[in-house]
Amino acid sequence: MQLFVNDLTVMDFSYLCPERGMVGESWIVDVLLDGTLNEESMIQDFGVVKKNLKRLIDGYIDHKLLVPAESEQAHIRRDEDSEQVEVRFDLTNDQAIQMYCPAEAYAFIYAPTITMDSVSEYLREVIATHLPDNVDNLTIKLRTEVINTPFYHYTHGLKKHDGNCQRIAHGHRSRVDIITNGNEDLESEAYWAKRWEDIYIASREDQISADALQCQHRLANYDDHVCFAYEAAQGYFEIVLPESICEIIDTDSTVECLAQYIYTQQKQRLPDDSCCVMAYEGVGKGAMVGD
Ligand SMILES: Nc1nc2c(c(=O)[nH]1)N=C([C@H](O)[C@H](O)COP(=O)(O)OP(=O)(O)OP(=O)(O)O)CN2
Repeated sequence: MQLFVNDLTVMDFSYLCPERGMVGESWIVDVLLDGTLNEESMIQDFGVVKKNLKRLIDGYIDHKLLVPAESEQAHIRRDEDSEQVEVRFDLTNDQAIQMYCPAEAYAFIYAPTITMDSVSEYLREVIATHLPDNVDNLTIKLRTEVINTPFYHYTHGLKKHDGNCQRIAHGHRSRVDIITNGNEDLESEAYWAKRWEDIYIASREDQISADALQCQHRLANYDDHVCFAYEAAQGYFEIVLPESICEIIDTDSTVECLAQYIYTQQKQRLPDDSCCVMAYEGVGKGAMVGD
């Protein structure tokens, strides 16, 4: 017999890809448990399934950077005297992404690439030991939200957040709704989807020079790269990326700030028109600003 729970949780994370760089994602999780009935005549109480599996899935993936640990592009070094981990990931265009962060900011997936298959297999393996004896098998199905309008993938970190959003590289796959003069503005939505296709959104106040980096191994050169760092409650976070995949803004990157940023830029693009922006942060939530 099988028990299913759809929409168990949404995993908001980013992953490293040789071609796309850093990709923000929001994957919806459905689960299927194979088992026999327990003394309550259940495979497992839905309340327990939802609470436990969501906690485990969130703990292993949510708000982390997923590194394909078997990729030739990934170079991983752990500090011997601290919990910091350094990751350099070589991109196909001879540029690189470099991070120096607390270990808990990463999930190392032992696969050559990050795909729904490699992530669901990873989750199945790590969660298997937490299942009750009457459950024989767990299937984790991952899917993206169906969005019929333009959307983007972004990565960011919220250093002031007291939860896991402080991690410098977690992300979202997000739709953006733009209403111009009372009508859906597909052209503007497509403009933002293109501009933020696979973007890292950084705050200007976090920018540092390459000389100030704390990671031990240096790139051959930092031309065309930008560096950001901050200290947050979970520790010290540092990231280096090609400038071409960054948008540097003057504020934090909460979804409220991003809605305001898009709105302000839209007023410059279309000064004579009324405008309303609904910026999403992953699935089903976001911020709205308009006139
Ligand atoms: N008002 C706001 N609240 C939060 C923002 C924000 O921009 N404005 N941002 C975040 C984080 O960036 C985070 O990535 C959001 O993740 P979310 O999945 O919603 O947070 P949780 O994991 O706590 O929620 P789940 O229901 O477990 O998915 C946080 N808040």
